[in-house]
Amino acid sequence: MTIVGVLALQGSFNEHIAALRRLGVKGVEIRKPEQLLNVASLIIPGGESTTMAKLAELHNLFPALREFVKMGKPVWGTCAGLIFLANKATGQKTGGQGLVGGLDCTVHRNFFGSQLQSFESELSIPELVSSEGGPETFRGVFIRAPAILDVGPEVQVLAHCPVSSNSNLHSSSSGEGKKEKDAESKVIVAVRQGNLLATAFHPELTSDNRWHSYFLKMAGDVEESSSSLESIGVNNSRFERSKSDLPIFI
Ligand SMILES: NC(=O)CC[C@H](N)C(=O)O
Repeated sequence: MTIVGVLALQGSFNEHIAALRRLGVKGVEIRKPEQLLNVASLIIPGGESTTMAKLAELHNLFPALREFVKMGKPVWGTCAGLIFLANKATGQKTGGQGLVGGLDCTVHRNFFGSQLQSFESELSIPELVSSEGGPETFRGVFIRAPAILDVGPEVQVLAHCPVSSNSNLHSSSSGEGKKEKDAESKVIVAVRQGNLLATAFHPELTSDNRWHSYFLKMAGDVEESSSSLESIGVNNSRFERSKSDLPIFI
C-alpha cells in the first residue's frame, strides 16, 4: 500500500489523511525528522505557518525537510504549506519565520485579508480537467490564504484566482505590488516546479479528490491507468458552508 507522509505539527493534517484514505492511500503523520525516512512523498498542510515553523524548529525538522526537498522527493504544500515551500515570503510576522524553501516564488501571507475575508471560488485548472469529461472547475477554499506574487522560470502556473481591483487586498504590500495586482486582476494560487506542488487553497476541505490524485500521480504512486475520474473518486458534489464553518487557522 502506498504511504504518504503528512506533516502533523498543526493544521489540517487529519483532513489530508482522510482524503488520501478515500483514494486507498495511507497517510502517516510526520512529527520527527527520522519519520521522513519512511516516506517517499510528503504533504505539508494548511494551518498557521508561523506556529508551524516554531514547532518545526522545536522538533529540529527543518534540516530534514530541506534535505527531503533537495533530494527531489515529491512535496505538496497547501496554504501554510505553500508558505513553507516558498523561497521567499512577505507579510510575515516581525522577526520572520523559518521556511523550508525550494519553490522558486515569492508568496504573500494573508494576501486576501483576515479570517473574515475567507472565501470560496470556482477555479479554472486545465491540468485537472480530464479528457474523459467531468467538472471543468475546482472549488477553491481560501482561508486567510496566501497568494503567489512572482515565480521563477522553472515554475509552472496551474491556477489563478480573480481579484477585484477595487478591493482592499494585499494591503500590507508595497504600492508597486498593488499596482501590478490591480493591472492583472488575478493572482497565482497554484503552481508546480518539478516534484514540488503548491496550492494557496485547501483541497482537503472539499470532497473533490482531484488534487490528491494529481499529487499521487505526480509522485508516481498511482498508475496512469487508474487515474480515470471514476477510479480517483471525483464526484460532482459541491459543498456549501458558511464562513463560521471554516476552520480557524490563526
Ligand atoms: N489556511 C492557512 O493555511 C492560512 C495560512 C496562514 N494565514 C499563515 O500565514 O500561515
